[in-house]
Amino acid sequence: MTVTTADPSIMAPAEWRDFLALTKPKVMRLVVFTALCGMLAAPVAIHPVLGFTAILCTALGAGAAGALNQWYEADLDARMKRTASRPLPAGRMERQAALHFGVGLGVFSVVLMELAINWVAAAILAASILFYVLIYTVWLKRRTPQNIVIGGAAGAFPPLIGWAAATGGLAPLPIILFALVFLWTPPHFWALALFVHKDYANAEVPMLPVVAGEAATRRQIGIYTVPMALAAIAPWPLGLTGAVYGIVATATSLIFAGLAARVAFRTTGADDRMRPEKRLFAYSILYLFIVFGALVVDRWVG
Ligand code: HEM
Ligand SMILES: CC(C)=CCC/C(C)=C/CC/C(C)=C/COP(=O)(O)OP(=O)(O)O
Repeated sequence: MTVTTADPSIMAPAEWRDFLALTKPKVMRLVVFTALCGMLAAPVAIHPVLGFTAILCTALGAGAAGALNQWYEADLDARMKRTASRPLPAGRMERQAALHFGVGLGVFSVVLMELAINWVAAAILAASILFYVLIYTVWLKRRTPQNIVIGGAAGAFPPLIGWAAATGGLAPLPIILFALVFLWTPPHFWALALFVHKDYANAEVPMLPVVAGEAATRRQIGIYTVPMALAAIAPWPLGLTGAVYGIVATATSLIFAGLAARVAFRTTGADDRMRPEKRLFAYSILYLFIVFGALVVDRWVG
């Protein structure tokens, strides 16, 4: 792997901001939120101090995964406009520092989860870190356009982590939440990939729009949205949640389906500003916040 960063011998020490950037804090907010909601939706109330510790471990583990991802793909990040100013490609940090930070944080988060919470939550946390780093980043990302479909499972584990932290086990509801995030990831990512595909093409990453083209990507967004919406709504008819969740999940999923249909059934010209794609991407994030938030509200009012 060729990495273009500044000469480490003339590099100023990385600041805390650079270490924070390694953890991908913006993306990880939603990851941590889904873990928190998985925990609060569980039928067993966890002691607040333990609950806080479990969420902290999840955040640290997710941050570690982000750092190891950036350690491994510094060369790729250097070739994309969106990622070129990250600490490693911009030459503000030595690669070894990122590796030590990522491994240290990852081990610490899993060990603390095992000691303070339980082994089930610790094992799922370890699996999500390893899945994101080894299966997605190292193995699949540069090899197949199905990278995010399979690799996306890593981001679907956090609701299971939250639930397992509270209960010590798993149940049908967190497994449906896993399916929801798993099926949500392709429309979330491919909406963005449609309007940044040049970046991925330049970096030679085989994302779907680069390999299969725009039309196929639009079709796949439409296809994944249907089971995603069904997974979001399913807990209500299955009697796993109440009507508050059911109504919110149905309404927000219908909006998602409407925005996805607009993207799926559209063709674009060279000077297209990709507004529907940008709208779907932005809404995908809001959607998951609302659906998971509704789960907790439903539990409280129910
Ligand atoms: C393999 C799966 C995924 C891929 C490839 C992916 C990719 C991306 C990319 C490229 C961005 C653009 C923002 C950036 O510059 O970092 C982004 C944004 C975002 N993603 Fe994902 N994502 C995935 C899964 C997830 C998951 C599972 C979650 C949370 C449950 C998530 C939450 C977010 C959020 C909250 C943002 C907006 C960040 C901001 O405010 O700038 N993503 N995603
Ligand atoms: C608890 C735990 C370990 C959670 C992990 C959560 C997880 C896997 C989130 C995936 C979200 C993410 C940062 C995708 C970016 O893909 P990318 O790396 O291809 O994006 P980039 O081009 O911005 O680097």
